[in-house]
Amino acid sequence: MSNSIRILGIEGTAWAASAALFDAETDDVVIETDAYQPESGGIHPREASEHMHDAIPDVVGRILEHARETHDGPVSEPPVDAVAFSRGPGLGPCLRVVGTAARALSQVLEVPLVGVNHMVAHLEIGRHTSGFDSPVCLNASGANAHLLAYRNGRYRVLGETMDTGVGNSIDKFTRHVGWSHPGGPKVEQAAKDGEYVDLPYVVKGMDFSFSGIMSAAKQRYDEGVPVEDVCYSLQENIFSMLTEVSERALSLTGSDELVLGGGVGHNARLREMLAEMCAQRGAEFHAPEPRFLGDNAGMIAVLGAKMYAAGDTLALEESHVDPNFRPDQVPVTWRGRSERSEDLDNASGDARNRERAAEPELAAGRGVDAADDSQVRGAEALVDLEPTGGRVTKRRRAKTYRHPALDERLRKERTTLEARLTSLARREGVPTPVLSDVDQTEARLELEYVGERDLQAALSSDRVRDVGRHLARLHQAGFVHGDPTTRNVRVDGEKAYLIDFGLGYHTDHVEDYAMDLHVFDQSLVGTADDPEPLREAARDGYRDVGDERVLERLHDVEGRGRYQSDT
Ligand SMILES: C[C@@H](O)[C@H](NC(=O)OP(=O)(O)OC[C@H]1O[C@@H](n2cnc3c(N)ncnc32)[C@H](O)[C@@H]1O)C(=O)O
Ligand SMILES: Nc1ncnc2c1ncn2[C@@H]1O[C@H](COP(=O)(O)OP(=O)(O)OP(=O)(O)O)[C@@H](O)[C@H]1O
Ligand SMILES: [Fe+2]
Repeated sequence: MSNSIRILGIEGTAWAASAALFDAETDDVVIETDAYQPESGGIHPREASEHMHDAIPDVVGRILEHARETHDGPVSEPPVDAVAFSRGPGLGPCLRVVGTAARALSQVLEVPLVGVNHMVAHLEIGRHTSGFDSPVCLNASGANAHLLAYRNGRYRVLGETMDTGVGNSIDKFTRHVGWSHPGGPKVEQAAKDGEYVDLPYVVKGMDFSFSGIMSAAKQRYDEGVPVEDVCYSLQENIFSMLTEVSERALSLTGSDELVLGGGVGHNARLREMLAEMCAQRGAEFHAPEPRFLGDNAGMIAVLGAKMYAAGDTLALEESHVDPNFRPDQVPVTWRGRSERSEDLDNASGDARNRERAAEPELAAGRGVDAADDSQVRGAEALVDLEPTGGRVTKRRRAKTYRHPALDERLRKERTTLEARLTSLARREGVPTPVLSDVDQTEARLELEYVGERDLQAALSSDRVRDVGRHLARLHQAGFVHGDPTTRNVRVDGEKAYLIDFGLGYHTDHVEDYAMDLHVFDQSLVGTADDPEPLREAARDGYRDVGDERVLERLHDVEGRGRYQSDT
């Protein structure tokens, strides 16, 4: 990026009417923000857009004045090189105000317009301030919650909320108890005096859901459980869920860098958990300084500068806003060739997670060699492999980032479920390892060693089709695998074994079956260079055995823009 670039950024997707100047030469970011504060309840889209209408001209005016004062060139030249604005996702009425302001300004100044995806900006600001090359990003914001990682020219959504965003979920709880918006900081404060009470915990592969835990939290409060205990436990469970899926994403992609973005990133407990998880697996963690976490125009200006330098500007007639703009829709034009060649690589990731990672054949992605004894660290467990003895010992070790009571509950539950569902699946004709021992209190399983390598290191349409059939068989028998990724399938010639049933459960809901298939689909997208034929093969396999309605629902799940307004 040329060092002399100066960009004026505008943000206004929901509550923050914000403008910023980014100067690439000095790396200075100056931000002016005027926050919308609802008088009661949550964010009202109409009120919020009225706020944008009133406040955007002011904040932009102040930044423009600052840009003029600090401009070196002749007065006849524009004081910035381009105007960048948030195109979405966000509330339609707010986005339209911002879009109109940005277009007008670019015309008056006679500089190009840059259209920024707000979620990608939450990620890129962390990459910018950390200097990390290819991190996994956890976006923990109000209206969203998802995990992103770069692969082949796009930010892929590895996992996301299946219902509301994380901040909005917390804000709904605080509305229920009568606290003013935004609720997140108040929950953090109250949690300091709380004790742990049991609440639901829902992760599905790298996806997660907040609706169950939120209704349970409201119910506990209504039953008279002290509000500080509910707040404390809400934080413990929700943030453990986010930390767990982040660890799974690091494990799956092989990345050893994690960045945090979004307003909930202000929360010290969330940051503490993520830092501890990363430290334990030898990964680096970065949270940008507070002013870059919640919505702000600084992140829009910084990404705007990268896009501008790459020639990624917008013609006026193409500059419409998009309330459902997903991060994976954005062609990533600003990451140079050298960065692209260091794409997240499934093979090297696999290798990094193995404690004998120095061996060159692993770096080449051969997976676990049948002739070798070794230890593998998955996202959850430590697995001792004895291929010669035909045996595997899997231990779910304590995760110190989560509350001991929750940790013990999850490890026990998952060990029991893994034992039960592994056997049930085999009875349904799905190849799985034979179980030889279970120790619930130690959270330890002894299983048969199966396959020659992970599917991730040996992707083929035939094998993936087989996995599609296997999943359909489980669903027909009334349960889901829960985490069917390319690393939880072992292959041997053309035979595919399913392993790691710890996140499985019994269910007769089409939605759950579709989600199971969706998790597999996402892992294909996240790990294969050319995922399309494989995705097709998975569906074909499922169709051979399973219920067409599940595939129809999968289509809905995929098409669902998960941005939900707060009203
Ligand atoms: C699309 C865009 O408009 C949206 N923006 C957004 O949601 O604002 P953001 O600034 O990223 O996050 C606000 C949320 O962040 C929560 N929050 C702020 N401080 C918090 C804290 N200390 N602990 C927990 N939550 C906190 C608030 O309660 C609120 O729900 C988004 O990025 O999803
Ligand atoms: N029965 C088995 N036979 C052969 N290899 C196995 C077996 N069980 C596990 N492995 C190997 O160990 C790795 C980790 O195992 P597993 O997925 O059960 O652990 P985990 O911690 O739950 O992992 P994650 O949550 O990352 O999927 C697998 O990807 C596979 O390579
Ligand atoms: Fe945001």
